[in-house]
Amino acid sequence: MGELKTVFWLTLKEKRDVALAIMFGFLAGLAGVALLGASGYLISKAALTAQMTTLVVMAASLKLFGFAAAITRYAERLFSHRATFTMLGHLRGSFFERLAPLAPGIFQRHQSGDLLSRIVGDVESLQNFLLRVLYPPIVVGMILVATVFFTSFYSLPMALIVLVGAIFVVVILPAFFALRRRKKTHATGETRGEFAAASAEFLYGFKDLKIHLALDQKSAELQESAHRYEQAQQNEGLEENRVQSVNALVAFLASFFVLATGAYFVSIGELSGLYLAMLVMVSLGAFENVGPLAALPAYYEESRIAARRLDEVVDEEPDNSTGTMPEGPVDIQANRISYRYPNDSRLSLDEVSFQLPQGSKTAIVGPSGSGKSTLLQLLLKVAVPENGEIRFGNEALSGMCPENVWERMNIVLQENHFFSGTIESNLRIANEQADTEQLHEALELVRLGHLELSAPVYEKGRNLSGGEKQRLAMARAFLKGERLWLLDEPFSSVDGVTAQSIYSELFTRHPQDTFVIISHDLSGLENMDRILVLENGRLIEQGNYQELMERRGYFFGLKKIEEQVFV
Ligand SMILES: Nc1ncnc2c1ncn2[C@@H]1O[C@H](COP(=O)(O)OP(=O)(O)OP(=O)(O)O)[C@@H](O)[C@H]1O
Repeated sequence: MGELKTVFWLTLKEKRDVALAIMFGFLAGLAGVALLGASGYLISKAALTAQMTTLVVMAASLKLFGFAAAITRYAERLFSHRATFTMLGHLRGSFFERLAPLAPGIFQRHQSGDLLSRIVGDVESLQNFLLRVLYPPIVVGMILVATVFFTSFYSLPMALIVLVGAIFVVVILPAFFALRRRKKTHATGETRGEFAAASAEFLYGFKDLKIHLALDQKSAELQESAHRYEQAQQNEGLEENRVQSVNALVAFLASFFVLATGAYFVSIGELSGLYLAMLVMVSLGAFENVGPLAALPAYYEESRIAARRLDEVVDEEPDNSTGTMPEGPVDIQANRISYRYPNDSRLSLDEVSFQLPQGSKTAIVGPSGSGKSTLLQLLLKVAVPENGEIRFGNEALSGMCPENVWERMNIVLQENHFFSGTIESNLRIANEQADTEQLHEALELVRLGHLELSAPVYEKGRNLSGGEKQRLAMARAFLKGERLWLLDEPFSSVDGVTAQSIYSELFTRHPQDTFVIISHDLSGLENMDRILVLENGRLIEQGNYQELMERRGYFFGLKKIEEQVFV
């Protein structure tokens, strides 16, 4: 039940609707029992005495009970569903509130398909918590207690039989089947998550799979995962049928023993035969309500697992730091920072230290996998160093609010997202207030002045070339207008001449701004104030171009190789 604590309290926020649903559910069940009991009494009365007035009154009350059962059942559905959907609203709200601060690092821990399945599927399956787990046993329990109470006026042994049957269907059987279900390895929610993750991977990688002729293998894996999901659903259905059959059997046995005991007492003259049919019908009517309990064990387990899966997504403590980044083009210091990715044994950054003065232009270079992007993630506070400290100006990054850090930087990442819309709508993401002139200026800067602001952009920028997308991302960074630039290979798909001319215009326009640029390309570094050279997560050299070439170390070697390759 621990996992369901949050859902339980969110449901109780709607206590008025929950209480009304329970009350009307109870009245609806009671009206149904009364309907059957009255019909049993009417039959006996008609058979044993033929008093017209009693028969008319009984027939009228039958109609009344039928009508009351329909109305109260409607009210029960109305309040229980209203409480459920309001609770789902609260749940989504509180889940997203906890998820949003974790967003940049979330894909480190979860596959996108699985995440989507948790956010949509698991939240949806929690709608069953109130409707099928929480209140049905309360309502059924209340109806059965009322039935026991009513029966006890006529015969205590018969009341005792109903009580034993009630304990079985409300307590013992649901608990037994819930425990049995917990032992099953694959819950539907989990297999649904696996299937969603496999489907998302298949769709994302479809082109690559086709090119590498590996579609059949992946498709077989996907089908296998779909089969597991189907199997889990089927097992769930079978289990529900099983519980339903056992419940019906217990209900039938209880009513049968009520009849047998009643018949015995009538035969020895301790119970009037007039009441026998009524008591049997009352028992049948009461146990008729146990139907919804058949699904309880399955829904209880499903809700428990769904709540646990949602908690797993947001169990990380969000960064609640409140410090702010100093304004302007601050200097950046890193003091022996180390970083290891979760579940990775080796360090991706190992005791890296540097100091970048305010207004400096720095390039970070090094072979692929040397830790350049990781360093940028630490500077962005998307990841937090295992050891060491990063400072912007006099402030430690560890105490700063991440949103404030991103707000104060012009950022271009290796991969940038473009939304279905226009060039203008995609630029405005960076600066909602920018006027048309500023938008044109940004496009001119990145040599995309020929593009119309109203030109369409397809989902993920599919109608733009790789270089155009990178330049649009740079235009966004420019529009942001901050004084600190963090750029991760912003022009890896842009020709060298265009890239250099954009950089040189940027540096001329913003001589006071601090730039940190990750680059694979070793050309054009003569203009940089400082070059940091990384290898295997260690900072092995730093200095300006001249200094590094004179040192004839690692950077010099890389430069020579590059020259030999391109000559
Ligand atoms: N999400 C991750 N989880 C685990 N390890 C990772 C993750 N991202 C990167 N790494 C590892 O960390 C090391 C540094 O990666 P990083 O992306 O920082 O290198 P890089 O220098 O930017 O490479 P490239 O120039 O190819 O982009 C690599 O060995 C890489 O395998």
